[in-house]
Amino acid sequence: MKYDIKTYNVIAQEGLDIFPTEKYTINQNDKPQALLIRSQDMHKTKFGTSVLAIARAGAGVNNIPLLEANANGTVVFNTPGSNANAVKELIVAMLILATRPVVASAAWAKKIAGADVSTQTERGKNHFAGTELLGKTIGVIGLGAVGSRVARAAADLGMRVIGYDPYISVEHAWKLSNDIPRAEKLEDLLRQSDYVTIHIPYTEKNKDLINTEELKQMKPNAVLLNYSRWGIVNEKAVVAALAQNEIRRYSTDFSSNEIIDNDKIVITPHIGGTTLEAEVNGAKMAAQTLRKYLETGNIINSVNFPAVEMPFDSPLRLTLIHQNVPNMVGRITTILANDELNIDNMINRSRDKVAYTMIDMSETSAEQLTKLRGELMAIPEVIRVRALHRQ
Ligand SMILES: NC(=O)C1=CN([C@@H]2O[C@H](COP(=O)(O)OP(=O)(O)OC[C@H]3O[C@@H](n4cnc5c(N)ncnc54)[C@H](O)[C@@H]3O)[C@@H](O)[C@H]2O)C=CC1
Ligand SMILES: O=C(O)CCC(=O)C(=O)O
Repeated sequence: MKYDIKTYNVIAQEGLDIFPTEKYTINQNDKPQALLIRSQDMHKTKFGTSVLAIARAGAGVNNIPLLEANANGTVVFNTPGSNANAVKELIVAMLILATRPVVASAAWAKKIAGADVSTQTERGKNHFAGTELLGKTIGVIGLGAVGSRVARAAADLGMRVIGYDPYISVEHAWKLSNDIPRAEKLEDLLRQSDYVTIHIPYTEKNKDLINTEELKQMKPNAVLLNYSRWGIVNEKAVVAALAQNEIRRYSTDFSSNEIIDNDKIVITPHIGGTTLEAEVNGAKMAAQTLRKYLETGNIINSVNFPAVEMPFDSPLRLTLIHQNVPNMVGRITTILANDELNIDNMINRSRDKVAYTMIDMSETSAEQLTKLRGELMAIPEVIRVRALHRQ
């Protein structure tokens, strides 16, 4: 069987090249087995039951309805860290652009011409004095793949860094240098920072994280940067805070009609992860993750299913997606025992309301396999059963 991968958005060719043509087609079938996407809004783009997996080349997955994917037995992946360096470098640029009038002075310099161009530009430069980042305080909200890199880069620029991440993973906590102090409360970070940069996912809980009250806690000269997601900063509140000089500047990757005409707001068109390198990294990681899942059933970097890996040593592997309720393993193995099928190896893992079971066994006839799949699918809590043959 060939798998068809449907792509949305621009996916780097280096990623698509990971799919061998003898096993895969790309955009050839209206019932694809997997989707490879970037920012495509899957809340509005229906995906059918044929879709076993969705890989998001990138970090944020708020564009994918995860509960719907669970109910459909669709495993959703992202590519952690694949574009983190790209975002970090853009943040460094935006910090510098917030302190030095690079754009305005360069535009002015282009207008000065004539025999005394050098004298005139030298004379005018005093209108374009900036400040330095060295010694200033930056608050980094979210210390994951992006935030931890931003914190390190800011420290390297000589800034005093304060981090805030009550949910930090053990992996990121280990990687974070000890000389980056962490605030217990968001308010502590906001009150002390000259620059505040946000690197967290958009979730119901994080919606409007920065609102009127938080903006009032910031310094009047502070710069707020949002390269995470639209909706984490309340736009009405930020426009009001800028008008009342409660903060100095807002720099964001997410445009909207609320903010477009505001001179104190700098908008980029969601380009944080848009570098050649990041696009290749993300597409390759996403393609490798999809191949692993489609061909072996193993799950890594999923955002709605548990991580599950087991060496594929037997000829046949059954994978079952089911609800996370008691005695599922008992009911599944009883069916196999009744069919006189011997299990070589098995694994079961759960995450919230879903669970995943893989069973390795000897090859069996096509008829017996069809019968077995029917029996397993007849368990009401079973959502999807796949049979994979070792290659
Ligand atoms: N502008 C762009 O093109 C890009 C935007 N992003 C956005 O940045 C977000 C972060 O990306 P990564 O660092 O790669 O993700 P990540 O998952 O590695 O890190 C996110 C961190 O935020 C923390 N967090 C969650 N809620 C928090 C809260 N209320 N307060 C403080 N910390 C909180 C988590 O504990 C985690 O450590 C993504 O979810 C995405 O929305 C990511 C890449 C590119
Ligand atoms: O360029 C993209 O695909 C968006 C990157 C992004 O926002 C993310 O990775 O969360």
